[in-house]
Amino acid sequence: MAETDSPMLRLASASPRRRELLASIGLLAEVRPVDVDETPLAGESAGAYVLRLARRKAQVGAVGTRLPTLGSDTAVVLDGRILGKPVSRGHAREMLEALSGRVHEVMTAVAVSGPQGMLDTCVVTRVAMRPIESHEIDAYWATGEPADKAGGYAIQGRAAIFVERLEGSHSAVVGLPLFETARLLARQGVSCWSAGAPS
Ligand SMILES: Cc1cn([C@H]2C[C@H](O)[C@@H](COP(=O)(O)OP(=O)(O)OP(=O)(O)O)O2)c(=O)[nH]c1=O
Repeated sequence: MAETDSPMLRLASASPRRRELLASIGLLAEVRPVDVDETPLAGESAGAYVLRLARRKAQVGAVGTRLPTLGSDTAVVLDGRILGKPVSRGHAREMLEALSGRVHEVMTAVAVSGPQGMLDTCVVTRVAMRPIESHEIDAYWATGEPADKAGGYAIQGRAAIFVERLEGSHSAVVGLPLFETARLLARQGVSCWSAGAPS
């Protein structure tokens, strides 16, 4: 196998968006999803929650490899409340009705375990949505997009037409803040400019 085909990091995530975002900045990842308990702790803030999960995913995912390992977690937060992923059509409707015409926050934490230990960061993005019509919520559900997405929407898909303004990181809303991720990875010896594995 050519050196350029060697993974540069391990990605402890089942999210195809995260793998694609890393690939978009030249980072080839070995994908190893992990299963961690995503129940929030009593009284835990949304920021503390996503950071804890990102660290946990990186820690569990790093077992058995010398590659730096990245874990991440994204939460959609409205009035301090985490919305999670919709479990049904009705749940997705409730979420989009709540987000309609409002500003909410998307919190994405990234943690990278590697030679420098565990490094992490949390990026908060403010997203303003225009009012969403009831028939649009039905039509949107029918696209299949909301099902596996925090908050029941995908900004990289059809929900882009609901997003009036965004302050922060677009890539963080999709699943990985690329600016901050590249910085964390560089500190762990993974460069976006080197085609092969880190030395
Ligand atoms: C708000 C929003 C979320 N999402 C996605 C990003 C994440 O994949 C998902 C949030 O769930 P996460 O629990 O962060 O990630 P995941 O379950 O998909 O993958 P893993 O835990 O294995 O890393 O929602 C979008 O794709 N677009 C959006 O606009």
